[in-house]
Amino acid sequence: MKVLFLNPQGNFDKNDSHLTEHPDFGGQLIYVKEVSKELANFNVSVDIVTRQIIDPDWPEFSKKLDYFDTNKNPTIVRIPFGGEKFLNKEQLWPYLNEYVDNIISFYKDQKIDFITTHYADGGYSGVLLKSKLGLNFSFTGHSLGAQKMDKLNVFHENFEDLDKEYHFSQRIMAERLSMKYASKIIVSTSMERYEQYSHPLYADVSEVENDRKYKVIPPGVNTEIFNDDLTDLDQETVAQIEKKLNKQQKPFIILSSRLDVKKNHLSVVKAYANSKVLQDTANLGIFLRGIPDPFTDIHKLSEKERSILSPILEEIEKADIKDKVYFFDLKSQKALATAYKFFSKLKSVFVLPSFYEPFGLAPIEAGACGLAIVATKNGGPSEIFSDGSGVLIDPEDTEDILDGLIKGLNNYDYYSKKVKKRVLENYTWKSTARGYLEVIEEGIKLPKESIEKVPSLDAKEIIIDYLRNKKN
Ligand SMILES: O=c1ccn([C@@H]2O[C@H](COP(=O)(O)OP(=O)(O)O[C@H]3O[C@H](CO)[C@@H](O)[C@H](O)[C@H]3O)[C@@H](O)[C@H]2O)c(=O)[nH]1
Ligand SMILES: O=P(O)(O)OC[C@H]1O[C@](O)(CO)[C@@H](O)[C@@H]1O
Repeated sequence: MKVLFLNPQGNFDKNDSHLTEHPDFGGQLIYVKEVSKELANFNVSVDIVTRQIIDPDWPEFSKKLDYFDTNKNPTIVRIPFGGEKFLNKEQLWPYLNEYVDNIISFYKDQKIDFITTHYADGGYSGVLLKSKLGLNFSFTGHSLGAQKMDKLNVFHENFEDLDKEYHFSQRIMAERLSMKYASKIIVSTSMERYEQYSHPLYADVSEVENDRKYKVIPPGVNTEIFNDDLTDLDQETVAQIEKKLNKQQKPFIILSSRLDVKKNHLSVVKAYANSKVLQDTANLGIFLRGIPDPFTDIHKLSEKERSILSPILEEIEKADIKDKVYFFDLKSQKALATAYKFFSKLKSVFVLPSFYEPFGLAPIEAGACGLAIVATKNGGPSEIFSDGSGVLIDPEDTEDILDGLIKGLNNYDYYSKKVKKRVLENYTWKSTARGYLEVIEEGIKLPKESIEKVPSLDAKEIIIDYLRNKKN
């Protein structure tokens, strides 16, 4: 059985190169890699179909065929489209027709049984393939544009400007078409289905009440990497941390996300900077892959990443807490897990203060390593920690963030034990792959259906109408 995973953005290689160093390299890539690898263990032939990049700044992604390991299944298939240079995900929209045409020619002599699609750009590519070949596909959103747009405070007055940067009109139309034409919509939690897909910008196409349309498949944690085995540590990382800490034994508050507005790092830095109690109780640890010393490296960053990092650095300098805030550059998930375990020995807390988090792989990974978890109540964490195994906070309320962090630190043993049990019982990539296998086996049996004409990628009218009503 041949199954394609369409993931035009970001890219894949055996070293997870650039992971979290760029906004397009995050949890979705881990998710697609781990599910594909587990599906391959069920003897499914999986191709992750992404983009060929021939660019000296991105040397890892030029080979047309690549692999994670010697099993050579999954195969990473890199299709040329949109020229050779690296492009941010927001710049890919005009080239997805070329992506799909080149997929069709690449697979002309191969039988494709089913297609899974990821994020709006993958979903739209699935719609185009269905219109040309009649193939059924599943859609996994990973993150939907409407929630991101709402949290960025987009109004109809500033929509045109923000649309130039975020391309919401193309992204939201792509999401709408993906929901309409997918044979299955895969969500990570049931709240994602009922809360995210029932958004006014999707409600007329997402059929939220149709049980046949949706399947809840929780993501997993790679427990070979993320576990509480304190003998399985990356020694280079331990040395890096010990050198910086210089025998410090205080607990830590850990922030580790991509530098993205929605991750809302600043809210925690502000809460910490304004609380003597927190500063006396714990240090603050910020993990920024590829940025060893932010105060000196900031000028090397993109304008968008600089705009996120500089207010954080200003807050630290203004509060004169440079001696309490530590930055770590962790080059792999193995190094990340070692850091989590090191700080769990100091009875530390992991915090995810996102304005909106569709699911959140980072908190369940950190929980598997024994950290107590404090996470946004907006999105997936509200379901993941609905059993009380983590502390849920309002990411826009500094007092609530402060109380949540104190609660996590003061009850470390209780939360650390409870979250490990919660994660290991509910979140494994093997069970995620089993869920995908059920979707694939059901999808293969469905009749082929063609789509007459795929509408153009433009939801501007619908969005401006929504924004006007939202304001009234
Ligand atoms: O220093 C770091 C920090 C993070 N990570 C990894 O980066 C990933 C982050 O994933 P996640 O916490 O899920 O956040 P996003 O990158 O924003 O992922 C998007 O896609 C995910 C998969 O669908 C969803 O869980 C998220 O909600 C969605 O925003 C994790 O696997 C981490 O292990 C690193 O490797 N190094
Ligand atoms: O922040 P956005 O634009 O909603 O997208 C989430 C991004 O995070 C990722 O995990 C990066 O891999 C992808 O889902 C996506 O590029």
